[in-house]
Amino acid sequence: MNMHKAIILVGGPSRGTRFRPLSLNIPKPLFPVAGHPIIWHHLEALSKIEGLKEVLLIGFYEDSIFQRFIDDATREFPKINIRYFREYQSLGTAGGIYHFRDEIQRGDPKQIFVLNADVACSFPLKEMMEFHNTHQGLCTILGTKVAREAAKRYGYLVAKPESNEVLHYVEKPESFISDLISCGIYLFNCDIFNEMKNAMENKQHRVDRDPLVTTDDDKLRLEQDLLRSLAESKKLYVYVTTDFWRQIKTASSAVPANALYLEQYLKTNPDRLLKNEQGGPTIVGCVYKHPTAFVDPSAKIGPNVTIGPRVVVGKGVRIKDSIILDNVEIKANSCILHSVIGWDSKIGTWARVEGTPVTNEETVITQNGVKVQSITILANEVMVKDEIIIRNCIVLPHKELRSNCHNEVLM
Ligand SMILES: Nc1nc2c(ncn2[C@@H]2O[C@H](COP(=O)(O)OP(=O)(O)O[C@H]3O[C@H](CO)[C@@H](O)[C@H](O)[C@@H]3O)[C@@H](O)[C@H]2O)c(=O)[nH]1
Repeated sequence: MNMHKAIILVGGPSRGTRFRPLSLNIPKPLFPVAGHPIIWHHLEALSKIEGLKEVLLIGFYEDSIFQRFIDDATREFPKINIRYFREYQSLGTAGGIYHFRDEIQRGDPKQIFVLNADVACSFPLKEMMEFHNTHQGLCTILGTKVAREAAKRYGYLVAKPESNEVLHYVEKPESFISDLISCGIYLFNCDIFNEMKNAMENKQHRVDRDPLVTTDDDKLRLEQDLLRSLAESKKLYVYVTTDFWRQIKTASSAVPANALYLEQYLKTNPDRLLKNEQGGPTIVGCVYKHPTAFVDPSAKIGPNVTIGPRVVVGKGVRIKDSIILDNVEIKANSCILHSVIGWDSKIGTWARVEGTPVTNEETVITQNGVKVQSITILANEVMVKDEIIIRNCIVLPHKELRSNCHNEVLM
């Protein structure tokens, strides 16, 4: 049987800034969505690929950051060898892959999946593989269609309708090119390492020839330095998914990503979700609760709620479209909507913590001409006193909120 490997591009600390304040406590790839770290969902999908033996996390976080996750995931997915490889500095989306090429090619894998960490997706990896094996490409990208207004944020593809061969690839164009974008999920043949070598050499030649050319130092970018030329040489294909996909860039986008994975559980693993039971809380739609959490039977929860370990939800509490992280206590009759409640936070009685739902994470909500936060985010150890209303705010760690706040960043 052919052996496969996978790489998850986890990036590094400086790139997590848009994920603040949640990334102050945990690196973004490990932030829990639908009860599991973001990249656990990648691993779960990869574990279903027969012959997939190894997953390498490549990034520029400290070595120790992923150790516990790797230990836990290795127990859960025993057939996969999971390791972290650290770039000494950010080498770009292909730089780390090139740097660790010997390790990646060890054992002679037939093909290699490369997955961006910061996406939520149904990961149709088997379908991508079947598609890849029936085409002559060196790489298959997972593609999806997005709204026209989303131009500039993604890598865009123009493909031949009959064969799905990619004719053009443009990274974050200034103007509208196509509604088909790259999901940041790829399947490569190992020949990609020759292409990377050529791309590195071409870069070096450009610098040598013209001293005024400052290429982006030693970074090798999968998108600009490789995919574009793969398209030009007819070696790039796109497998288009109509299933769910979205980026997880900002802290706010964790809430819609959470909803997508919970809805997926409903289809694939409904036993992971809470059900309405006699004597239990009222459950609306998809709700995930960690077994160590307690929810009072008079509470009403859902849809799209994740309740983390050791959380205590009091009498008459209402929670909807939210992520409640470990050790949070929500006292009687409070209401949490469209929010993330950070680790060890405490919400008093009759309090209200509320955000505004967003359909598109980059949609800017303005009020009286001022940009406001959409999802409300409380970082760790925030205390909201009884009867206080917090609406559309970001609250940094260790704050005690004694008065109502709207549309603010509370430091
Ligand atoms: N190891 C490593 N990982 C990196 C580096 N730079 C970024 N990454 C990781 O690579 C992924 C892509 O990150 P960005 O470079 O921020 O690109 P983007 O704006 O997310 O756009 C990419 O993804 C889109 C889909 O989400 C694509 O549409 C787009 O074409 C591009 O591939 C993320 O998981 C990020 O953590 C690096 O130097 N080293």
